[in-house]
Amino acid sequence: MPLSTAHVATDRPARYVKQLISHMGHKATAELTGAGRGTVTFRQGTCSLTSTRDELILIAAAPELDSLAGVQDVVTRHLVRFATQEEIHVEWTAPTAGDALEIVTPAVGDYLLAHSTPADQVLTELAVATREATGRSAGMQVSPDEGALLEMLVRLAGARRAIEVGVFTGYSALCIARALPADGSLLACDVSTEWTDIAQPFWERAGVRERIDLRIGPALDTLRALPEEPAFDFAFVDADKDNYPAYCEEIVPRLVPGGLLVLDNVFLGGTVLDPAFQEEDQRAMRRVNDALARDDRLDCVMLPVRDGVTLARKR
Ligand SMILES: C[S@@+](CC[C@H](N)C(=O)[O-])C[C@H]1O[C@@H](n2cnc3c(N)ncnc32)[C@H](O)[C@@H]1O
Repeated sequence: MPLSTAHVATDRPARYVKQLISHMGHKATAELTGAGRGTVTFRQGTCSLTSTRDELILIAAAPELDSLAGVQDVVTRHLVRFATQEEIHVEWTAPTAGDALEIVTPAVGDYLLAHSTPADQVLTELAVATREATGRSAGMQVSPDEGALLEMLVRLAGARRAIEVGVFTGYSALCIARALPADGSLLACDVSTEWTDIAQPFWERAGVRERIDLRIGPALDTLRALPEEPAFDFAFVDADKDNYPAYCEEIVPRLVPGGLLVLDNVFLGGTVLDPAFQEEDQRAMRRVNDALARDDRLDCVMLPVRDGVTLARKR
């Protein structure tokens, strides 16, 4: 489904969101989805509206290029009409396919890999063993640059107790565990022994086996069985996407103030931006992305790293 965005510089972004939602509610389905955010669903497509400090961000989507142009036109005309006190310019990007979002071009991806600390021997061999043992599923593994980012975040946070939801063959767990102090611990949750068995010899070789407490079973059960008190400094969520909202609900109260929650795949290949995708995974990811951004227990930043990474720090 084609998508197009417009970043409109303005002093009144939140006010325009309210005006557009209230006015368009007469002819379309229009709702406020949070502070300074809303969505309008027309017959020919949708437009999501987000206000930042000095911008109104519009994302239009429609099944065809013609209908996309119709959505852009109606939103632009109304916005310009509401802007009686300032001159605003609405410039839409060329349409792109929402389900094939390429955030980083391959050349840039190669360049940034070449200029980040490379994966060491153990991680490299773990990646090879994962490809050999799991075939196409190996794509679930975090990339070397994301692994290096996790390791750096754990060190920067000075984390001692960490949780991981979604271990697979243990690459990200290894990155997290080795950034913990010698007496630190990583509670690692997964449902599969077939995949986590591959991890064990590599954790052993990296000298972090003792720090990792692997729990096999649905991660929600494992999390809910933990005392509901702030005890963890770091959490990484990279498992079944439909459970992301529930994972965050369980993890946030268990983070200490200053603790960091990291979520992987928050773009779901670009499909979260495209209202044509309405599977449970996409709906859950949109819910969690919206909820974290307006959760007043957290400071939140979404990064265009690989498939999208959100960092949420507990206040
Ligand atoms: C994307 S992979 C994790 C990749 C891993 N972080 C890495 O870097 O290699 C997702 C993992 O989540 C696990 N998983 C799926 N549903 C789960 C659930 N309900 N509870 C716990 N783990 C689950 C899968 O078995 C799989 O190993």
